[in-house]
Amino acid sequence: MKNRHLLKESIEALLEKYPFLGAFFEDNKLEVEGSGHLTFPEFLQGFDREAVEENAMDLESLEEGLVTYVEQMLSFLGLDREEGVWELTILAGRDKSGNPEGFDEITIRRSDIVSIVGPTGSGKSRLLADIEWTADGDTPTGRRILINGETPDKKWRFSSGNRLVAQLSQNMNFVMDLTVREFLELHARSRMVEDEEAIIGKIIREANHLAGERFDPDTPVTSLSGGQSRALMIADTAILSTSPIVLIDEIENAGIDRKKALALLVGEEKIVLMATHDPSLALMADQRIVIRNGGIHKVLPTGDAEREILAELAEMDSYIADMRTRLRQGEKLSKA
Ligand SMILES: Nc1ncnc2c1ncn2[C@@H]1O[C@H](COP(=O)(O)OP(=O)(O)OP(=O)(O)O)[C@@H](O)[C@H]1O
Repeated sequence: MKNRHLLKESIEALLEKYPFLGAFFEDNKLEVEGSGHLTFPEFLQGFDREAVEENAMDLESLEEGLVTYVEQMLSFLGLDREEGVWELTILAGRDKSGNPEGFDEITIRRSDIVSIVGPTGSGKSRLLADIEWTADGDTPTGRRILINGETPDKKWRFSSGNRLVAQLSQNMNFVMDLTVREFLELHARSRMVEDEEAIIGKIIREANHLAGERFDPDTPVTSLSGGQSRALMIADTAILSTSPIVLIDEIENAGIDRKKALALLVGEEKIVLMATHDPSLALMADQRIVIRNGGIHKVLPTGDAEREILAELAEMDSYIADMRTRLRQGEKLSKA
């Protein structure tokens, strides 16, 4: 199922994009009203076992059914032309000592989040660079990158407008003397989007949703705080960039809600890879690539036990964030 990513989107978002899904829910007697915020699998999990048995529901085939339904409808409506990039594959190369890497191939699909962990200097950024360059055995690691299962066209390496990869780096320094609105207008125009106003409004709304302190469209970009400019770049990349792959070299914790940032990118169906030293961020991914001595040592899925730890880490993070705010406001700290 190439459009498996549909199962990670909220029902609300699906209905907005594919209004014809209303008929699918009706035909299957699924009352989705009031459950728009859930993904389809989450919605199905809400049924108790009795109801499932009574109505002879096959939950797994319903999930597949939804994906197939969307695919067939899009094809029927002639809307399935170029779906672009739906998966990225990494083929093994060698580590710094020349030994083969500990895997054969890794495939990452749209709306998947993969984190990259490993000691300093182990080769995390090198892996991101291999992907950006669509390595073809021609980088120090000897890795190869496939797009949709094939060796990609070299045009991706040099095209400036329609890039395969968007990079989000730690330092977003704006040098232009523009307001947020003017900056986004420039970008929207270069992309020739149809409803510029609506898109710009959406980006600012989403960015404010991610940033701790709000800013408005008339704020000069040069006076945005670090957190605000990161939030703006993430929202801009998610909503306006056509790049299907987003590479992140660590999202700093200060001033931005990283969980929401990842949810925004995933909701826009990006393939997200991020190198990180932060345990919370590493565990927010669906799977993580462990790098050792320049090679991919193993690939681990984030299991249920780890998700429980993630919840604990989130509590600790919010404790730290709270202390940070209070320190910033000049308070003297005391234990609760
Ligand atoms: N498989 C490899 N073969 C040869 N050289 C490699 C390999 N992997 C990484 N390197 C080189 O090792 C150096 C360190 O790698 P890199 O900068 O990617 O580390 P990092 O994990 O991102 O470090 P940090 O956590 O400090 O950001 C780079 O010069 C990189 O090109």
